[in-house]
Amino acid sequence: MTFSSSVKDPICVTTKPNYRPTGEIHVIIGPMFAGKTTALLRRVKLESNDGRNVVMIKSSKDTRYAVDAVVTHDGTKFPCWALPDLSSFKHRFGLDAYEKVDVIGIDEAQFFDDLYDFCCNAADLDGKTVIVAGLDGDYLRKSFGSVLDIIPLADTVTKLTARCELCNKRAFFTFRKTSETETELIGGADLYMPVCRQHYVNGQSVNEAAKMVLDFHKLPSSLILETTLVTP
Ligand SMILES: Nc1ncnc2c1ncn2[C@@H]1O[C@H](COP(=O)(O)OP(=O)(O)O)[C@@H](O)[C@H]1O
Ligand SMILES: Cc1cn([C@H]2C[C@H](O)[C@@H](COP(=O)(O)O)O2)c(=O)[nH]c1=O
Repeated sequence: MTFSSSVKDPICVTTKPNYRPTGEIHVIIGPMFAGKTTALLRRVKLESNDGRNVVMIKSSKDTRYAVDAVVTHDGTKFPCWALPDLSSFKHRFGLDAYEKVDVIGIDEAQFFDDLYDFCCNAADLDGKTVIVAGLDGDYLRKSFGSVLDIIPLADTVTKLTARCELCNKRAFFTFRKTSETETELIGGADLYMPVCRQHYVNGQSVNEAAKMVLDFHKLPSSLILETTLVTP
């Protein structure tokens, strides 16, 4: 069978390819306080310094430090769009403005349910470079939102680590210091701390034992104390 480029062939005429260059997807994951937002801002600023047109998006669920800026835990800021979802971005931003954008940064990616479709379309069809930062796991070390779903789409994946707040070893996990059990709970060092594997396991088992005792005595689980974690 031969493939002909003859103009008589209606398929060849109607499916003339669009040669817009495809984009890229880079994913930055890790526990809280690992420097994900810092790394995202660094990469977006480098792109901007190279003359590329950049825009930053974060979830409107997390407005801890600012409504209209991505802010790291140590105070570095970058203006952004705070949105409830990604699918509304093109229209809110404006189609003409979107056309001119080269690089899209996304922070707090775990809160966007439509992350996969947005990244796929932006990179594959619209030729954008998408740089995504988010938590791969929640406080129970379960996959958080759609962050892990976009790994097969990614050009690069960077997993960062923090420092364990209890022993200063490398921290891979985020420990929730309170007894709330909902997956999404906005907060910073008031509610969470980065921990190594040993202190994560110690903390979870101390929490579970404390909960059983409190349940037995019909006391509120808010009495579980963070200090129990210090047990070696
Ligand atoms: N336990 C902590 N509490 C507050 N700030 C911290 C803590 N551990 C690290 N930091 C600071 O946070 C910075 C990383 O912030 P950020 O980039 O916002 O992290 P991430 O986005 O991964 O949560 C670190 O460079 C450090 O200065
Ligand atoms: C572990 C965990 C975190 N969250 C929230 C807490 C913060 O608002 C963000 C993470 O912010 P960071 O930039 O990575 O520091 O997510 C949550 O809702 N549920 C969790 O289990």
